[in-house]
Amino acid sequence: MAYGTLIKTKSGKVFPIDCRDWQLLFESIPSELKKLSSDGWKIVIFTNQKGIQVAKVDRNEFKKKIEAIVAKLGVPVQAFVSVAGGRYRKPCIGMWEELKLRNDGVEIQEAESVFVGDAAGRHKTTIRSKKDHSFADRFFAANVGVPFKTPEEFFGKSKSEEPWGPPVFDPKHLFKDGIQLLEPEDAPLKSEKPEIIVMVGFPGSGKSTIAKWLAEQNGYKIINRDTLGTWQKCVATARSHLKNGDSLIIDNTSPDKESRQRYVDVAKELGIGCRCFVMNCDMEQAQHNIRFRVLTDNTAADISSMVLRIHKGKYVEPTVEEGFQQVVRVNFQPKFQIEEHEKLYKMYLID
Ligand SMILES: Nc1ncnc2c1ncn2[C@@H]1O[C@H](COP(=O)(O)OP(=O)(O)OP(=O)(O)O)[C@@H](O)[C@H]1O
Repeated sequence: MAYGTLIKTKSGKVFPIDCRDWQLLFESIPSELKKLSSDGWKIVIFTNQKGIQVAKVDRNEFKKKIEAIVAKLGVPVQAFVSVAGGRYRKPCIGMWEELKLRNDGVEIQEAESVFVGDAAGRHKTTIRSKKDHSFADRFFAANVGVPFKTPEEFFGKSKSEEPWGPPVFDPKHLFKDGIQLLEPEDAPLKSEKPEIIVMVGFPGSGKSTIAKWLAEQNGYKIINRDTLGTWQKCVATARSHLKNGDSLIIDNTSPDKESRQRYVDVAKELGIGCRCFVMNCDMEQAQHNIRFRVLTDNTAADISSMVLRIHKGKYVEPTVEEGFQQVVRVNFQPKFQIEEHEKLYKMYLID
């Protein structure tokens, strides 16, 4: 059963069977909202409705549903409906930014406002038969900087704070002082002699970012399967760069020994060094990075969590026994050219 914020389904199903399948979550909600409204509060609904974009929910029927709910509440309400993914979908704050633009010039006092939502990451408890399906509402409020309450807390049905969390990934934890880029600390970023660096990490783990640093600062050539198409072309291009005396960075996910061995063998054959750089980035951080990339680069493709799970399933920890001179761990060292991007990266982007 979905718990809902203002309404719940009449059918008892998680998703409503049609746009008439709703009832108030609590009978007291209209009178409580009327009191707030007459005390000068503005009431705004923010709702994620991706079903509209994928045509599971009819846009006009949904509009009628919102109008019927607002009529039942009996107070003026402004509603924002996010119909797709991207920056308007909670926990991203696009809908809040729209509110600020459409608030008749009245400045919003975030800290004095309250955001009430049921996607709150709550635990399964004796009164709650299932845990919440997401944290989207709690994280939206945190991203905006508005205090948060669950409907049960706000409408007085729960006397104490409902247990929730912890978040699967909190980007703020990555922003600590004194984190070394490479482990061991004395591992050089650049080798004095020509070498191959084989990167290993989830899609979105930051491999291309490191590869770009090495290319720009130290002239390393980048080999990337997404650009070249096949591993055979990657190996052939690698050989031709090495013959010119260049160092290389292999910017592929390389989760298994087989994909790494090709480059270890080429290095051996040509008598040069080969190191492995493993991104210190778990699946949740990679998901966050992918969301960040999609939000900041409109040419970037979204990568599904299934692709990430496939990488995880194939992953074999690299070792020096595979033929590497050294296996180096690469830590996330945040670097942003644009202040807005740093602000966005610090927000909760996955729920
Ligand atoms: N050190 C960093 N500081 C700031 N942002 C970063 C950093 N590392 C990665 N990112 C951001 O995370 C996102 C993913 O990084 P990147 O594209 O480098 O990953 P990748 O491992 O090469 O992904 P893929 O395998 O899908 O190509 C990008 O938007 C990038 O800007």
